[in-house]
Amino acid sequence: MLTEPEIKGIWIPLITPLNLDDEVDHASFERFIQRLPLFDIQGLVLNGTTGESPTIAIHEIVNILETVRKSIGSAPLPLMIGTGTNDTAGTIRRTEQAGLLGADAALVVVPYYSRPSQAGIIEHYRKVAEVGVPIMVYDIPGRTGVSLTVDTLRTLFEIDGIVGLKDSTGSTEMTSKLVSYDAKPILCGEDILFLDALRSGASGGMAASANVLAKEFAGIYNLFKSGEHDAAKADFTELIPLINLLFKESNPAPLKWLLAQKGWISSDRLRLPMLGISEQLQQELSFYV
Ligand SMILES: O=C(O)C1=N[C@H](C(=O)O)C[C@H](O)C1
Repeated sequence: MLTEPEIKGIWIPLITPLNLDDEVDHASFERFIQRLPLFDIQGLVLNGTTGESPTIAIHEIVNILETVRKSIGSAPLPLMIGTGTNDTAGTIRRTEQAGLLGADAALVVVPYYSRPSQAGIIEHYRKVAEVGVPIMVYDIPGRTGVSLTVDTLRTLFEIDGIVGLKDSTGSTEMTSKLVSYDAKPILCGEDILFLDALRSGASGGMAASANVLAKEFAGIYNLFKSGEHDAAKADFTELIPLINLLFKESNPAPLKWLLAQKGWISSDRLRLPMLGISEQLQQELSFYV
């Protein structure tokens, strides 16, 4: 079970490789994970946004977890599974299943689309936390359509079983405000803000770009932690053009295209309604293949 001190460093929200029949490509997945610098990172996330959680069925997660476990071998990596939906009962069921499968934590996105009140969101998390699996709150208003207030997050942090926050709010303002209180650990969930978030008090990052830049993100994190801030800035500045391209169209389409071109996965296939990237972006990204 994940503890708060483990919420730091670099967490990789894994892509889910698919084959041309739109099935999870376990062989490609295994090869991909084996090339990640597993000893430089802190943890892995399955079925996050980058793992295409909206189109991954609950029964597929069982096999995905098996593949990830097999691929990491003896690397001592905590595994977090995305279980959040916009339905409290459904989120509880998925979180229970993640717990039964032995997940160390669940990544639970703010309930999207129905635009619940702050009180409704708090009750949602209170019920999900009762399952007993450590819960990471995932706040990403650009995707969910609802913003959490500082007071809501402070209330959530008081709930037993809520262990931290993934801040994808699009600025470092929320992180800065929360760390001025007695906040739980916060991971930056907005890749381009990674270094600014560390400066604001985040304890690490959950970065889709780390699927292709794991060593670089881990290096920047280590430099920052050891006080070498200018070197961290210089290294991060070099990554900015690629990070911007990886988010120029909806994640994880650009990332999958790049990984497929590099030969790290067999195909850039995504499940509908997601489509592959435009020719224009392919041209821009081809520089990084
Ligand atoms: O899957 C994730 O976790 C992430 N998803 C965000 C998104 O796609 O909006 C980006 C972040 O890098 C991590």
